[in-house]
Amino acid sequence: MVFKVGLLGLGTVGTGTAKILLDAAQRHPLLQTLEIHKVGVRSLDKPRSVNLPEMCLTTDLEAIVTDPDIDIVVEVIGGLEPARSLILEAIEDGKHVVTANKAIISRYGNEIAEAAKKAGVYVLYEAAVGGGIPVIQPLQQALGVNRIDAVTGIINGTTNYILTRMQSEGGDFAPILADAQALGYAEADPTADVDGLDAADKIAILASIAFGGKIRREDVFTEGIRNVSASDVDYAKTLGFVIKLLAIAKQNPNADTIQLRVHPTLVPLKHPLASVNDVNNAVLVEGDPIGQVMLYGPGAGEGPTASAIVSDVMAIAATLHMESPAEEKLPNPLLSHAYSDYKTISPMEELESRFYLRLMVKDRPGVIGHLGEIFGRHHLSLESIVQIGLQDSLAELVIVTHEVREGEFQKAIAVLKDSADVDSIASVLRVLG
Ligand SMILES: NC(=O)C1=CN([C@@H]2O[C@H](COP(=O)(O)OP(=O)(O)OC[C@H]3O[C@@H](n4cnc5c(N)ncnc54)[C@H](OP(=O)(O)O)[C@@H]3O)[C@@H](O)[C@H]2O)C=CC1
Ligand SMILES: N[C@@H](CC=O)C(=O)O
Ligand code: NA
Repeated sequence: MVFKVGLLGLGTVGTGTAKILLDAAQRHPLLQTLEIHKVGVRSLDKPRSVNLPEMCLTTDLEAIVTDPDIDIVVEVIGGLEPARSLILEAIEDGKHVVTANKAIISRYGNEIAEAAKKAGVYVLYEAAVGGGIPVIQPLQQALGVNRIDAVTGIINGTTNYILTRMQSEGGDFAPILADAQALGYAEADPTADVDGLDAADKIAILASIAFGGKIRREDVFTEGIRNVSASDVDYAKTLGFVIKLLAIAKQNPNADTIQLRVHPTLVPLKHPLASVNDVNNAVLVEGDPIGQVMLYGPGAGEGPTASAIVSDVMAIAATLHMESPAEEKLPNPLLSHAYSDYKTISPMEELESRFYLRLMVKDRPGVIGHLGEIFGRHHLSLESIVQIGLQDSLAELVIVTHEVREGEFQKAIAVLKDSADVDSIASVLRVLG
């Protein structure tokens, strides 16, 4: 069974989406059931970094959303029109839709949901919030059993990238914004990022799911980062804070109202959101009974956003797969799995890692030299060696090695244990990285 995808847009996100769909090997088997049928663009002459059959490309987007061969339409052209009309036409034509368009979902999400319900199709938008981080689906499903108290997020990659670089380099935001645009993070009009409008779109979407009600987009209090200067970043640092553009949706205690706001905020350095840097996003969900859960990862860019798009396409393919005519009722392929082959696991002794080693050695001349010889014989080079203290007639040594094969390291340890210079090996731990 093959399900056909009509892709509207082949910019940053569209290109990433096409790359995944054209290279299905070693991904979820459902991806092998998906085929790009048509791709809609504005210009046929633009050089593209993905190889598509020439016949695929068209400037006639209407023809894609009404093409009877297409099962799923992916909208990644951005902006309000013609994107909204194309989505509604695709729905009316009985097609499932996947979109990354938070500007549309936050403003017209209810209209679109009603049309989708009427037509019996799905409209999914995981890529619209948090880029590649699964946020929408966890909030709707895995976290849906909780009563949500608050959703606090860093949900604009461009501004987080700008603020992080202002913090580390001490510069102003204009030239850094140009880099964010070149990296494909910013909106077509980056005002949406800098002035907090994009984050406001996203928190409106999250609040609607978390608190189970419609949100009027204009109700989100919105302040961007335009007035955050290099001095503010410096003073905040001196006071033990980092400045982040936070989007907050919060249940007011003992009231049937919520807070909904986006603004630059001084975040204490020890807060989990303080270490979310560069283009990364994070959404901290607080609920009952789960407590705090933080979803973290890349919030923008070609690959991450495409990952979210294709995950939605795959979820739709799973439902199409179950509906497809078959003698037996098919289980949902996303909820069931069975593998025929075992994976081969590398033997531990072949792995390479760094090691931390604490040992008690005799406090006498020449000991370090003897240990060095043993390490050298086993191709084990040391990153650091520190003598921590002296207990009775024993010296405590702490050693961190460079990368070494586990097998060689274990042989060196066996020799060390038998060495007359070594009293005991107090601990051996592996070092990450
Ligand atoms: N970039 C990112 O990291 C993220 C983006 N998003 C959202 O994804 C969407 C797409 O963003 P992005 O890929 O960055 O945008 P780009 O500007 O890179 O790409 C837009 C694509 O749509 C095509 N297009 C635009 N308008 C039309 C039109 N009227 N008719 C035909 N084709 C059109 C363009 O054609 P052509 O190539 O011929 O110019 C281009 O291929 C937006 O809604 C954005 O908010 C969401 C999460 C992250
Ligand atoms: N411009 C947006 C793109 C992803 O949603 C951002 O910077 O986060
Ligand atoms: Na996401």
